[in-house]
Amino acid sequence: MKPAIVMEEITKRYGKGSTTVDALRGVNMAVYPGEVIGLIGASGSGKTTLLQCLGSIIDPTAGRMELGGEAIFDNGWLIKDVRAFRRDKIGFIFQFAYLIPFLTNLENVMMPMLLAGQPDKSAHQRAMELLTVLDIADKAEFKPYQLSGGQAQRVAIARALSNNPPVILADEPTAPLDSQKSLMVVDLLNKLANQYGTAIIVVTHDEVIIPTFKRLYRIREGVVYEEKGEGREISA
Ligand SMILES: Nc1ncnc2c1ncn2[C@@H]1O[C@H](COP(=O)(O)OP(=O)(O)OP(=O)(O)O)[C@@H](O)[C@H]1O
Repeated sequence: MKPAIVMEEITKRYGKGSTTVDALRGVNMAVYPGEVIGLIGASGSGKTTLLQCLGSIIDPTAGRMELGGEAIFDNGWLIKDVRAFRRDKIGFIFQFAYLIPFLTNLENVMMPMLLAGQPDKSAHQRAMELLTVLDIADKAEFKPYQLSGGQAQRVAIARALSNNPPVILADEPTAPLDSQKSLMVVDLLNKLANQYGTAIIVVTHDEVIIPTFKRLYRIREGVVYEEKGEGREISA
């Protein structure tokens, strides 16, 4: 099976001269379809920079990346329309749900599909399917402010999955949730990765969920180490 995410010798340098920061120093990683991996690291170690490079939000300085089986970066972007690529191929989940307050939960989930040009009827059908899988379909016609934090995060997860992206990038998705809800969110991510073959990277500090990852990467001063792998422990 081909990996859904490949990073080869990715570097990111911010600034010039005396203010230069080498935030990523030759990152290598591979994540396969259906895998949910954890990415941990101290403050300032480069986690956000890594997610932003992978999410085509910022430009890596050098290296090579593949996403969904497609080479997207090789010392420069290979894709023409980075925004459309990001919208169609990558789902983002953040610490807070960031749902659009004046839309219903259903409309929030439909929005990325409508932006991608999907007809209203099929977008509606897919949104309801996802809300059902996430056990939140009964809140479809409610507005985001009528949800608890955990429920809002489930709607945000449905929205991230709406265009069936090969990759989901989650930045501290359980930070505001209690232990039980955090574990539920990770369970759901695993279930969805399995069901849809999505590759999911979860950046986290959450001690409750860290032991649940089968594979765990640690980033330290811009270098990524596999800390926990397929039945083997690799010390960083
Ligand atoms: N726009 C920027 N310009 C200059 N330096 C930056 C910029 N963004 C991040 N950095 C630097 O790059 C390094 C990595 O930052 P990054 O935000 O990726 O870390 P992080 O692991 O996400 O940290 P945290 O857990 O605190 O969010 C840090 O030294 C940071 O100061």
